Amino acid sequence: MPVIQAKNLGLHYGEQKLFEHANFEINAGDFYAILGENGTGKTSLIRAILGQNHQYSGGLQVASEKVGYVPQFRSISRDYPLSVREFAALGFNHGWRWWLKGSEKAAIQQALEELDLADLANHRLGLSSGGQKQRAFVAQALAQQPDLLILDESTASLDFQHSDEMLRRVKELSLARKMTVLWITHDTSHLKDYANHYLWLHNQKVEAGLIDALPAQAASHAIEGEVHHV
Ligand SMILES: Nc1ncnc2c1ncn2[C@@H]1O[C@H](COP(=O)(O)OP(=O)(O)OP(=O)(O)O)[C@@H](O)[C@H]1O
Repeated sequence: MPVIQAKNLGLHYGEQKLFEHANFEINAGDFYAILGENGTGKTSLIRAILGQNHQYSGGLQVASEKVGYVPQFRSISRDYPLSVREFAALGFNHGWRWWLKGSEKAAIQQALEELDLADLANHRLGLSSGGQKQRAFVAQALAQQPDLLILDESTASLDFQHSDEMLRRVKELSLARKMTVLWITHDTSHLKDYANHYLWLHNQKVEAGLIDALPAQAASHAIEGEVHHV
């Protein structure tokens, strides 16, 4: 059974149609790059997959036990009081239990190490760099050991080395644990090193395919999108 299945999916806000007649199946362990110019509906599609956006038509089925979602970068002010480790632990919010189990502490430590944040674990997140903050968001999601990880432009402010390390680690986890990955990105320069499939939003359509068959136009569109972000 696919993790995500879209059948004749359409997304619209009132009169504004983002796309229609989208059909795709995403299977466990697939690593998808989600491409498209600004405003084509990538985040809106992700929000529909997360159950946060019901303004769609057609069928959308999601069979995931635990989703790790790293939203588009949100600012964290200098006076934000939590340490990097405390921030990475925020997903373990059980309401009635405020302490962490040994297995949860171990998962947090592992995620911090995977994102090269172990040395910064006790630093205040508010005083960390933009790239370190961004990696802390991914560590928080990975600490939950999700079966579906969604990265919304999570590599946008990282230097190549940290972006590459993060994506390679995510890919390893994807292969080892059959974790499915949806990675929204405008940087198409190294797509094939990580992703094996793509979804390309353009002309009010969603095109799906193998990354090796990515149309050149999809890569150039994505790069144009990046220009708007700078
Ligand atoms: N809740 C909403 N209500 C109405 N319109 C919305 C809503 N959310 C997004 N939109 C509009 O839908 C369009 C698609 O937005 P969305 O954020 O999904 O695009 P995107 O492909 O993720 O863009 P970007 O690459 O800039 O992040 C935009 O025109 C946006 O203004």
